Amino acid sequence: MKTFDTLFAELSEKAKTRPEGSRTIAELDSGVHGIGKKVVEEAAEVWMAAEYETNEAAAEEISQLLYHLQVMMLAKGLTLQDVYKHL
Ligand SMILES: N=c1c2ncn([C@@H]3O[C@H](COP(=O)(O)OP(=O)(O)OP(=O)(O)O)[C@@H](O)[C@H]3O)c2ncn1[C@@H]1O[C@H](COP(=O)(O)O)[C@@H](O)[C@H]1O
Repeated sequence: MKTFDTLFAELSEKAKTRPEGSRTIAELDSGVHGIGKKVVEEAAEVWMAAEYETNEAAAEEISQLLYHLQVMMLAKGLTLQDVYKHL
């Protein structure tokens, strides 16, 4: 099963190799402004799913929020260690 760290490694590799058809590359190319909008949108979807939907739906939205946070990290050149040191 994929983890936060293995997904980050996968996305870091994509950012370097820029494969054709990657949604991650399209999102990275939208810049911090575009990625920020996705982060806020997914955060709202997490809230709504947690309030009104099943735990499974909430878990799926949470996974999408984590994904978009990782794309933001890549856009800013942040590493996992940069974030983990604040935990
Ligand atoms: N984990 C994810 C992931 N989570 C969320 N998303 C993106 O986030 C979007 C959010 O889903 P929504 O249901 O909110 O979709 P939406 O609002 O209709 O999205 P838009 O079409 O408007 O962007 C999805 O459409 C995906 O584009 C993800 N995109 C990719 N991954 C993983 O990232 C890796 C690299 O993916 P590629 O870059 O596409 O190769 C792979 O392992 C993927 O599984």
